[in-house]
Amino acid sequence: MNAVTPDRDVAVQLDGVSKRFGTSIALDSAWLKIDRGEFMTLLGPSGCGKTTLLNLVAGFLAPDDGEIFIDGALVTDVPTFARKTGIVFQNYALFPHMTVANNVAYGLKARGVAKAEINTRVAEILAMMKLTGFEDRKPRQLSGGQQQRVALARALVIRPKVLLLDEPFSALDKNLRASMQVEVKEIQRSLGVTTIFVTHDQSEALSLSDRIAVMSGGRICQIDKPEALYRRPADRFVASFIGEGSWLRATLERFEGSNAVVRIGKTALTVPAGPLTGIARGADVDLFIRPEHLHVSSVNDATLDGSVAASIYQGGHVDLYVDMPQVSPARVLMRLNAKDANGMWDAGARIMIGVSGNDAVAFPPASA
Ligand SMILES: Nc1ncnc2c1ncn2[C@@H]1O[C@H](COP(=O)(O)OP(=O)(O)OP(=O)(O)O)[C@@H](O)[C@H]1O
Repeated sequence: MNAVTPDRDVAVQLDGVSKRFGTSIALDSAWLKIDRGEFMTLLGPSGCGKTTLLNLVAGFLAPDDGEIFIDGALVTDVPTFARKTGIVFQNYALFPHMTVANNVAYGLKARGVAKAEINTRVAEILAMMKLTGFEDRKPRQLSGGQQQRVALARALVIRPKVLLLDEPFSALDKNLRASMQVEVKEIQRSLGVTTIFVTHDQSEALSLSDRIAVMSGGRICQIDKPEALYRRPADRFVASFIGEGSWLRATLERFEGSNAVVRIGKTALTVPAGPLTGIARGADVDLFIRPEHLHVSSVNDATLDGSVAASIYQGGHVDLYVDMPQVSPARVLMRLNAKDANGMWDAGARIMIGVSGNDAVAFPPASA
């Protein structure tokens, strides 16, 4: 479907964009709008189509269907260099024979910018990236983090309308990765540059993004703010892919406006009705509960009881895997503050569990 309806208020717009390789569909009718200055992450498992979507925005690939707009202008047939996108690849892709300064200046030279202006802009961006003094080095004379900064400087120096980041932290060790994440986020915010970030790492996505598009099998499953994705996943895939949780069988009691009331043991919970559309009252549903929404309860108000299968100390918290013979599937994960757990819940201990508030979500059973 080709809908030529640019929204002039958004930085990037995909209208029904699809991409096939032979008979396999890498991207299946993607609809996406990214606001100016927004940090949008494409998150999903390997092969779900993240890089394909990024390459379509960059112009490295042409869509089979649909249209792409940048800043309200149709760019579907515009070549890469004229789209004003800056891209940072997983392996940085720096020119090995060029100095840092020449790597960064490359995009400006290619666009015919005057020499004096090139010098000023390169110096400015290198200062921002804390690379002043490294101008004459070659990439091989830099650490991984410094190479990463050069790649970012090269992408930003052209003042792109959209910054495209394809797993830019994956080659860095854990500590450097964390500090680069903070730096990139700060720079992105201070420049206000619209950013599309590709990752399969959900914690990276949750911590950096304004919004996240979760992808699976070439489809965008849900686009939302990190907290909304975590609290209100729209389908079973998003629920399982983001964070952790347990699936428990419950019963649908009734609908109340946009909510549904479901019962598990003695506890009635109000959950979003959306995923349960078409399910009959009294039917089984699958309840998805985050580990922190289960708590130790007393016999009187317990929803579930079980025995601790494993207790795993994690520093600030303790993860308890609890077996429950009366529900199916029979094992849940609960997370207790380490000082609350206080060594009380060794394997084999009997434990009564309550479900907190209305933080669960319910879906039709997997077989429905
Ligand atoms: N040039 C190509 N030719 C044929 N198939 C391709 C090509 N590029 C991608 N694909 C296929 O399209 C699908 C989506 O690939 P894509 O690289 O977009 O996934 P991804 O989510 O970025 O994965 P990863 O996280 O592993 O990079 C995959 O099944 C992949 O094998």
